[in-house]
Amino acid sequence: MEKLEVKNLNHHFGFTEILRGINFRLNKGQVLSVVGPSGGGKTTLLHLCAGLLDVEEGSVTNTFTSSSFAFQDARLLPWKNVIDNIALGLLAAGEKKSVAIEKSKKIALEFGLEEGDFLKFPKDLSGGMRQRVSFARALVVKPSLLFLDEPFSALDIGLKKELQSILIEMISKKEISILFITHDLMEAIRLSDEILLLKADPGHIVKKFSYDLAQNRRDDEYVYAQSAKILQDEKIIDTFELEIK
Ligand SMILES: Nc1ncnc2c1ncn2[C@@H]1O[C@H](COP(=O)(O)OP(=O)(O)OP(=O)(O)O)[C@@H](O)[C@H]1O
Repeated sequence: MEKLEVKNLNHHFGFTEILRGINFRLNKGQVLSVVGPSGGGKTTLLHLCAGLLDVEEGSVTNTFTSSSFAFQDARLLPWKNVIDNIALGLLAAGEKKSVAIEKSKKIALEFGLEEGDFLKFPKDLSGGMRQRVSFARALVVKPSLLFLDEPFSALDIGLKKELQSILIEMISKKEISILFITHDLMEAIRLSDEILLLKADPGHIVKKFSYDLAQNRRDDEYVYAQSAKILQDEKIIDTFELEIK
């Protein structure tokens, strides 16, 4: 069975301890999010899991057959147009150019881009359009594991909902597993099977929250109710320093 398993993971930058004793497992078809305050080490953890940083102590075992990323800042290649940006991963995986272009056009339309946008360069796109391209590029390769770093934080409410709905459909069909980090508890509750709460100095997991209801059955009422509940949790109050002083 495909899995991502993190065991006794520690990380330092220079003499500063960033992460201590991180343990968790993400199984195929699961969505796991890491929430916590700024500077707590979420991005570092995601980068270690994704192989973008070298693991120094402990282990990260990733047996998923394929993975891809979408970041908060879309990170498109400025010298490539929309379709060429989306096609990058497919070409890197050895797909024929004509097939890669066809698949990229198809997914671009699914993600709400229009034919008139296909030849545009990133500098001529709005932030929201760049984010659509970034998502399309991450998903066109049909990854079995998707890493997301605050992917919705720069988006307006409508676009956020639209992209989340696309993900929820994929999650419900068990087409994808996701590890993502966010500041946004409501977003985490809407999408996750499990939320890991990461407290800072050094980053360590203080609590896990599980959500059993299928993602495509979580309406706004469910998300608001669960958010209200989690905001009463002592560990959440302490970790996010929510106490009114
Ligand atoms: N390459 C690096 N070299 C040195 N220190 C780093 C490096 N990357 C991150 N840090 C430090 O590690 C700590 C954790 O950063 P990280 O970006 O992982 O936190 P985060 O929880 O993702 O924060 P945010 O939510 O603000 O993005 C911070 O104090 C940061 O300054």
